[in-house]
Amino acid sequence: MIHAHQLARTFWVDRTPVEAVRGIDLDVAPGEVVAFLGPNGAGKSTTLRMLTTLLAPTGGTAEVAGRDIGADPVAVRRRIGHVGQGNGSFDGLRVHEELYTQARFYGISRRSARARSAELLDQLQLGEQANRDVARLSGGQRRRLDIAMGLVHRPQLLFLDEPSAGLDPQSRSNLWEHIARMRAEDDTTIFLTTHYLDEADSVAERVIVIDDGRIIADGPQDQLKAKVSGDLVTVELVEPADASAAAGIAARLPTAHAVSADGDVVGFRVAEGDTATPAVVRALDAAGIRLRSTRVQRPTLDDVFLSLTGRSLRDSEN
Ligand SMILES: Nc1ncnc2c1ncn2[C@@H]1O[C@H](COP(=O)(O)OP(=O)(O)OP(=O)(O)O)[C@@H](O)[C@H]1O
Repeated sequence: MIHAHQLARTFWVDRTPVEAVRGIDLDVAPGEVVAFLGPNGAGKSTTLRMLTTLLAPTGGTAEVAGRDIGADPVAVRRRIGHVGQGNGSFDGLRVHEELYTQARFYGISRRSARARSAELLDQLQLGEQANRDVARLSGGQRRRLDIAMGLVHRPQLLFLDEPSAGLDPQSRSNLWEHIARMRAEDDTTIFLTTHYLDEADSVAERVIVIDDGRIIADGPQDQLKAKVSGDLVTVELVEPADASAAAGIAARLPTAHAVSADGDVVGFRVAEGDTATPAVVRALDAAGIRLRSTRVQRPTLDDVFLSLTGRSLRDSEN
């Protein structure tokens, strides 16, 4: 559905090149839900703008929904839906009029446009708001309308740029329920960006991480977590004085890394925390080191990012 080869974009600012995207390769299969993640300024929007034909690349090629973005941008646009960060709306229109106008804009007949609008209003639970002025919608309702606008022409591929930005947790979770349902029904391919890593983790089947214009990780999140980061095991000791000896024992476990000792707590990362923990408990016991508790935490996407770059994706957002 998306095939990009060495896609690149350089901006020139005061005669200085800004390499926003530095030759990325991307392959997204039909029906996949992919979260595209990275810190501020990593190149996410620039990539999205190129793939949706809003911005010309300065290098490389891409085929999106079966058409070349450079040679056939109009065909690409007809086949994709794009929900940007702040979608414009036609002032003074009611909700159903806005959807109908969008459908007509795509060349859909009057009758089909009416039917499609009604169907989407129903699917996105906006039926009660159909006659409301768009300006009077809540944030969550507005975002659902944006999604409906992106889906009006039944695109095979939907680009969602920060779909849940600015929404409260309840509206966010509603929004994702809607997206999941629509996806299950229509098998739409979804390529989304989000700053909420927990959201990316639960919604997507695969994550692609971009940093400084380059793709630094790409795969199903479980695979990335196991490969890149590993489980975090923390062991609480009875005697803080044993911490450095305990850390030394932990460091000898196969695959153990990122070993730390802080007061009476020793932490380390390991490929399989559940099997490593009994081994470390036995070894500590044999060394006469007494424990208070052990804990295994699965890695988060942020841990993956931290392992890859040495920075937290969360920190970079602040
Ligand atoms: N029109 C432009 N002119 C000059 N530089 C630009 C332009 N657009 C983007 N850039 C630069 O390109 C880099 C990538 O920006 P981009 O907006 O793609 O990042 P992003 O990952 O989407 O960030 P954010 O999460 O903040 O939206 C940044 O250094 C940005 O300053």
